[in-house]
Amino acid sequence: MTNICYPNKYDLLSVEQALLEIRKAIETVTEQELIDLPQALGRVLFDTVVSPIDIPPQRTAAMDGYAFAAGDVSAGQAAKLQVIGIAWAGRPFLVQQKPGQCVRIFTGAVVPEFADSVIAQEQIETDGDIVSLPIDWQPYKNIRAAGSDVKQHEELITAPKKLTARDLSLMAAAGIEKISVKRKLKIGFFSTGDELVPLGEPLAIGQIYDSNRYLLAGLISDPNHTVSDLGIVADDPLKLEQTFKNAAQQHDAIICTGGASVGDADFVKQTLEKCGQVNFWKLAIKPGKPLAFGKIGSCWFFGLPGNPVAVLVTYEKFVKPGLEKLAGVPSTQALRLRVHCDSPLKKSPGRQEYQRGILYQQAGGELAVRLAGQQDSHQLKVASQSNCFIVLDADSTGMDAGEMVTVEPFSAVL
Ligand SMILES: Nc1nc2c(c(=O)[nH]1)N[C@H]1C(S)=C(S)[C@@H](COP(=O)(O)OP(=O)(O)OC[C@H]3O[C@@H](n4cnc5c(N)ncnc54)[C@H](O)[C@@H]3O)O[C@H]1N2
Ligand code: MOO
Repeated sequence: MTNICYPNKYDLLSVEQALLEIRKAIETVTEQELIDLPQALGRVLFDTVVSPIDIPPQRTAAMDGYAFAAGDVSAGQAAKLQVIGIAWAGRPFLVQQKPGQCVRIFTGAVVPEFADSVIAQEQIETDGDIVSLPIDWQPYKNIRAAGSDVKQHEELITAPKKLTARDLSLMAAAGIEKISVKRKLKIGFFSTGDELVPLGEPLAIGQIYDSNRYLLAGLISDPNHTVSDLGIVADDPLKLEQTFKNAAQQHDAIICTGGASVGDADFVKQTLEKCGQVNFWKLAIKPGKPLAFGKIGSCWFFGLPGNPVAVLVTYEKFVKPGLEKLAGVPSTQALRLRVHCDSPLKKSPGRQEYQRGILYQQAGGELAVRLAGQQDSHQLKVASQSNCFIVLDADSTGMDAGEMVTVEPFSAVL
């Protein structure tokens, strides 16, 4: 056990302290791999990418119309120009022009060297191969300069970054086929509990279906993770020890649920102590108090509480940032909003609470929140209906309806 102190008056580690400890303890993997661009969505860029070319590579038209030299026409006068050819996207027009001539051009086509202006076809009149410009024609319009998006040798994307579809398209525009990314994390997860039954089997009295593994599988799913479902492990110290040791040898991180508390069948913390180290255990958070964080050999360990909603909260608040640090994803911060709450909120002082809420838009456009339902940590239906956490500080003693509260919408990050 490392010597983390619990300075909180409730003898529990605060959410902030626990998060700091996780971020401090976990070091990012150093290995990289070279992958094809289409496989890179959501992966963590290892090396900063520089553009080998100008984007766009040449001057191109921004409108379907006619390309001409502004010097051929006097400002403030209507003019007639002769069309001598067509510039298509992908098929440039390379013939020399004489004064008074122009080229039919389409969006994306290279603008012929002589031209410095493109006029949209809606603005002109044609008669055979003669184009009439209006009196209010404007010079130097509708041309995109070479490199007007990105210059050759300019930094495209700075590492590390979790790559988005926008990033992939940017690199594709630069012709980049392969990129180096952080290697994937190997993550194992399992449920503990004698009462648990996998799907497909009938329930005997006292048994319940193992819902946590389905929650965890969904939460862990990420392009940077290779995930193994290690099933259900009984509340048996020997079986737990065996599972912990085997799983730790094959994974960068293991996550289990249940058996983290103080009951006579709760063996997770003591098994972790036996096989490795416990960095911290009890947290000032509700739901989610008995969370064991530590290490077995080189494998990080998160022992989450058994109650399903406690799994949801502790995954989001602690496991996700921990795995992000391990994978090298720049740390994200949940978006926090201050909104009116329609419901009264009950709370005892002591733990920071993440109540399940429904954030919605009022008729006037303002955001507001209401409780999604009862707040016991076994209530999965309420969690399923919710779309945000209502965050209440450890010292809060609850709120009346109509007061301002802090909410964290699910999946919205800064
Ligand atoms: N005397 C105390 N009792 C409890 C405390 C405490 O501080 N003192 N803490 C409570 C809190 S808070 C929580 S949360 C739970 C967590 O306990 P465990 O991590 O030991 O979890 P279990 O006892 O194994 O299970 C709790 C609950 O969740 C159900 N469960 C477990 N695994 C699954 C699963 N895979 N799928 C669905 N449901 C699952 C289990 O059947 C229990 O009902 O401890 C409190 N007790
Ligand atoms: O973590 Mo527990 O779910 O607070 O009851």
